Amino acid sequence: METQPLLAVKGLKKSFNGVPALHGVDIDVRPGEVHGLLGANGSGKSTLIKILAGFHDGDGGTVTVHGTTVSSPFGPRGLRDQGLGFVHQDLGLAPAGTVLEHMALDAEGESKGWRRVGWKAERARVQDLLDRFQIDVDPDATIDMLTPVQRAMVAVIRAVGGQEATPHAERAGQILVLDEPTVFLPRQEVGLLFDVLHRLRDRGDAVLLVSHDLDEILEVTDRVTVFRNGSTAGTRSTTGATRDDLVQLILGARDEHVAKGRAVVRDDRPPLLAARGITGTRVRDLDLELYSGEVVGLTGLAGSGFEELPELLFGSKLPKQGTVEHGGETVKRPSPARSMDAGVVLIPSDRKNQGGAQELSVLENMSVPFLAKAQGGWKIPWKKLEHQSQETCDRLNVVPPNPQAMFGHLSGGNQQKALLGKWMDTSPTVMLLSEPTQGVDIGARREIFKLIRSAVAQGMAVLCATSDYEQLVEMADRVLVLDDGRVRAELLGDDITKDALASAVYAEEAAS
Ligand SMILES: Nc1ncnc2c1ncn2[C@@H]1O[C@H](COP(=O)(O)OP(=O)(O)OP(=O)(O)O)[C@@H](O)[C@H]1O
Repeated sequence: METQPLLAVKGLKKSFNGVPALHGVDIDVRPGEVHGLLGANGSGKSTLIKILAGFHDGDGGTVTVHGTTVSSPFGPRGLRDQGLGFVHQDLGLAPAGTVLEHMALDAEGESKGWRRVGWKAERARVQDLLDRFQIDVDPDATIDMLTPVQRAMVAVIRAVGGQEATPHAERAGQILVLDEPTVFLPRQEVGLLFDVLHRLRDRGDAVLLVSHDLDEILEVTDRVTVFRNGSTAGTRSTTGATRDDLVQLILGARDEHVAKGRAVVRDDRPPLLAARGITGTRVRDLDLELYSGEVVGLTGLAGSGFEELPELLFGSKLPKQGTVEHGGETVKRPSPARSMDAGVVLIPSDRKNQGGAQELSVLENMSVPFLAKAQGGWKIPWKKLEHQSQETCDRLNVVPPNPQAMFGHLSGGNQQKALLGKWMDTSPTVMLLSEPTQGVDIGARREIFKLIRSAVAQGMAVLCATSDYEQLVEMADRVLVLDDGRVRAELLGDDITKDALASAVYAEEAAS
């Protein structure tokens, strides 16, 4: 017998300024399942979630929770009072607040007028939640004291605590919606978060999980629904499914692996970028040489220093010791301006705060590196810049391919493609990348890898800091594994496999 879904969405539509984002999507989420939601960048996943959360109103279709159709618009609380809880990618936690304060705010926040928080009862409730989900976190710890995965777990039980305080709490089967919660988590710790999700599933709740990570979807979900261009491409069980099955559903085509090809490394010339004895907060006395024609990967456990090195090399973080060389010349005080003069660019992982200006147009964001050069007298040649930015959008398949669109309205993955395109257009000699494909869909990943490989074939050097082993296997000619701020292992060519990387990273942990 078919179980009644906890959540059933049918024919849901949404347009922005007349442009459809959802053409009428269907999805049903059953009790006792972790249900994945997949789709290329801009396929409409966040739009669906924002409608359920009350951030946008849908334009048509029906949404049924526990068999009852909820009339639209849902209002600012979305479907929270029907038993849905939400964890957004930024988690919505304030660094200085304690775990207890966050949870108390949620439970009391909706009451009208003044209310005294019953701290004793609140503390007992929070401790009970932490215990039930086996989360080892001190309720009095402030958010900034927690590890990234602890923060994610707190955001999850905060939403669960909120659900338990709704009018339908006694009814079995709540629905927790998570929008790409693992993007900023160290790979080796995501299992802890998944354990919490499985505990929810085991008590008969449902979890709707948005992710671009196919391995993660195969590992953690029971069924998956795939959106393609604002429509539902299909729903299937993940038992027995392969990556290729999912890729086929996402792209409507088989996956094409890009052959890496042999690197033609020009080590007969001085390295394009080198570090001598560089020391930062984590990185210690590290030497590195980056030659024309190679992609060098950088990985390690969280805190091993691999995340810090690109910023030290670029000069956005000042090294405590050591020197940086551009083409064999020592740079006295590395700074972003000096780096960019030498053709060294950095693409940070935090695209929201460091990468692009959300309130400006795609064109304005893409034009920043060219303004100084393009300016003829007092006039900015916007027509020329728009033409260039249109070409970049088309080449990288940025959706919508409209340079006038507001950057902040682009989906996360499309923002990342636009930023990469912008810096590639400056023809850099060295690109320092930090988690370059976070939140980027499988099709766009391929496009980005292809672009990077062709730029490297023409003489660029790339340093790619990531905890995504698969990306390193596909892209890197050599990989440095950092431990405690130093290079402890180097893998070359065909020796770069997922297993070899994992054992190099964990071997360091075991040895330390
Ligand atoms: N506030 C908005 N104004 C205009 N267009 C929007 C707005 N929000 C989303 N869109 C558009 O709707 C489409 C769907 O975007 P959405 O964010 O739902 O995609 P997504 O599947 O979540 O993508 P990603 O995987 O990159 O996060 C995109 O073309 C996006 O540009």
